Amino acid sequence: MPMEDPASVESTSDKSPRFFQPVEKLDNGVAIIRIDGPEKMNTISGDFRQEIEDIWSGQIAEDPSVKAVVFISGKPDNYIAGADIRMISATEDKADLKQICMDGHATFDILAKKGIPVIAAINGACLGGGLEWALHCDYRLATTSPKTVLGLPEVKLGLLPGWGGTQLLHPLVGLQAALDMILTGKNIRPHKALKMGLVDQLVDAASLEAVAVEAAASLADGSLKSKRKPKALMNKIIEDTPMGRSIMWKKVGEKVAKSTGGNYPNATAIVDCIKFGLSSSKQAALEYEAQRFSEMAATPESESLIGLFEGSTALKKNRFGKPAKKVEKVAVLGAGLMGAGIAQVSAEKGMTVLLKDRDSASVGKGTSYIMDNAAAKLKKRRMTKYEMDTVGSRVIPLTDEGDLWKRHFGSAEMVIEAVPENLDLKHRVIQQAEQFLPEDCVFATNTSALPIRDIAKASKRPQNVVGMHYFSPVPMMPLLEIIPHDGTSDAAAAAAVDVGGRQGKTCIVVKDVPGFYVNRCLGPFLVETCALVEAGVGLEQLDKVMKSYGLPVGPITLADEVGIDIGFHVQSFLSEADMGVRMTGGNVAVMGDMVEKGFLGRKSGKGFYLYPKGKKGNKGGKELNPEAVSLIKAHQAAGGAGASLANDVIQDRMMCRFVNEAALCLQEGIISSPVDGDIGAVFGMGFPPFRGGPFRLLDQRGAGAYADMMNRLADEHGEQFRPCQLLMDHARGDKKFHT
Ligand SMILES: C/C=C/C(=O)SCCNC(=O)CCNC(=O)[C@H](O)C(C)(C)COP(=O)(O)OP(=O)(O)OC[C@H]1O[C@@H](n2cnc3c(N)ncnc32)[C@H](O)[C@@H]1OP(=O)(O)O
Repeated sequence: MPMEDPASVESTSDKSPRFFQPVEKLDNGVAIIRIDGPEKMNTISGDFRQEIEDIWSGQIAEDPSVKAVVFISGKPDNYIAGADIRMISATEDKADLKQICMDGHATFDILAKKGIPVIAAINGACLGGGLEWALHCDYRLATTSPKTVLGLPEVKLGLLPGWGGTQLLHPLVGLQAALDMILTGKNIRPHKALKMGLVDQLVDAASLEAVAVEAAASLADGSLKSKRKPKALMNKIIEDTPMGRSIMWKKVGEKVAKSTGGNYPNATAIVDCIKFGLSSSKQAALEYEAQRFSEMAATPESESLIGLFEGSTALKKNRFGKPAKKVEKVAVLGAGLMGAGIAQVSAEKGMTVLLKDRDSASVGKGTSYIMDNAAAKLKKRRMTKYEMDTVGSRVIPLTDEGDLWKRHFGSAEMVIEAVPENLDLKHRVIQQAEQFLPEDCVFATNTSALPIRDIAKASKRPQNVVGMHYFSPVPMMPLLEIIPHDGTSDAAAAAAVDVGGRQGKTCIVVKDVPGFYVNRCLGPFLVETCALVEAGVGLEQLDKVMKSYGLPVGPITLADEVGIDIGFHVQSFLSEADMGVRMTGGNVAVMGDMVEKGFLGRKSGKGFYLYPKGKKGNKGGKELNPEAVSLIKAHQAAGGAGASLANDVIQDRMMCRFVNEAALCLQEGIISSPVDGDIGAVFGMGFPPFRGGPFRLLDQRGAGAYADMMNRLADEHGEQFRPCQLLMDHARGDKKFHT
């Protein structure tokens, strides 16, 4: 039975054009078809396909005057952003997606049947099914606009390219480059796309249409031929000889196993599709790809990853509304690691930054950090020299010495304070800055522990004070917690969310409670780390078991990376806060002992692991610090049973402490939705993306089964494992958090 494409159900009766502008037929035989869907982004759905099939059969197929067709976008900043992801999520029986993929091929076949050149004239995002659309075309032009990116990001959704991407890309760019593109989902910028043979020609955005029409006419009259890029000799040996190929596949297998830890089945399916296609007919390969696409769409991993895409897209909207004034000039107080990172991401996104610290030496460290990072990007070609110089010129270094900073502060629109975590110091810097700041200047404070309302007490204008909790290292970490205190105005919160978003961060709004959201959930998780270590679980074993669960690093390495002193400070602070029994079960005193000995983690060369100084800075992290091990021994119970605990028990014990705290945060309104909770956990703590976050995990394992597991642990080990009320409420009847 033919299936219905769910996204198209509503509008099938509406026959007026929605996805394409009227066809423009030129005297030279070139027809221009402008893709211009009803939403901001062009995406491909059943309606989209139906409409182009109708246009083609009604206006192109039978018209002998049409000798070539140019597909160009009517949007200013996107070509096609892929298949409509909502269509994929809304398809209840994912097996139906095989037919949706095959329907796409039927459309491509209709377009190919006339046998005339079809050209993709690409400006803006050309991703997923959008790039597959372009791959089905005979010739591709792309603009050099910074908005133009090409890629197959389906892998990030737990999927694979289902409209021929696994079959059509490698003949153009080679097997290795295609595998790299499809397995990473990375965006390819125009110059790289030309170099690798993904596009045939680059053009300035203003000339795209004219050049595409000319190319189309020349392809039609035979004066222009689309040429494949010749393969380098080494690539020929690797990709086209039996021995080279067998080595290549071995390496690919190893790389996939290492990068996915066996947790992303779609990566293996992608390799299968490409391999299958190399020894099958095109039709069989496309069918196989469509089949595997539908299988991957049915996996919980894909559900989780699509949930994260939808969640992070939803969080791009500012819940406090668009700020009345766009912040262009931001003052950053404190040029340490956090302050310099905040200054960097602000300057990179076009803001003028007043970077202030005590003296020239301190502020100089901050500017060097920014310029060193820019130089590293330049080296990796992720930044041009011009962009690097522009970033540098946007950062104005200021010190307490003299009056210069006072004059500059008179025009600041937002301050982001990132001085050390000391309430008196924070009070002093607010009071000092406020003497010179405009009345309406928002004062954001970056803290991971101090209550925002306490910081705001020193302000003359507490309504302007808002928390912005960045994660370290700021340029790398995607999450930002925005924390309004009870008196923060919506205008100040709106400005904070807007600036955070423009700095490239995904912002979640969190209540002003100890630890906010992410650190609050990490508290019980790290206490459980101590509990397991005390019970005799080895440090390396714990790291290994939690990494295999999907965390980017195990909890022991995490503590070393964050800094044992910082971890101890936050843990002690949370232990004294309002979390009661949930911060019990393990003793964090061992961290205190380590701080006393100066074992602060990577930054001091010794933590739980050793980090001997190498030529390129502190390496290591592989060998345990014997002195830390003997300190820990003093805290371990004799004959602890930890060493014999099964991996899944360790994982459940660790993770349920985090998950329960997340549920309690939702129960208490600390976060406002499961989406915020999932995004916060994945982007802030590294909760395994394929598990989708604590709330998706609960939905997938079933709240009932999860609560039972926790209750069993509570009966055995103590009340710290008892599930919170909201989790119990969901357990009754296995109610889902994500509906
Ligand atoms: C067989 C084929 C399978 C596939 O093709 S699977 C899909 C593969 N494609 C992708 O994964 C691309 C997904 N989209 C993006 O990564 C980003 O978007 C862009 C880079 C294209 C643009 O980013 P930005 O400029 O920041 O815009 P924004 O806020 O992310 O998106 C604007 C609106 O466009 C919707 N949207 C974007 N791509 C898709 C899509 N592929 N399917 C459905 N909707 C999409 C968003 O959700 C949002 O919508 P709202 O304005 O309502 O919040």
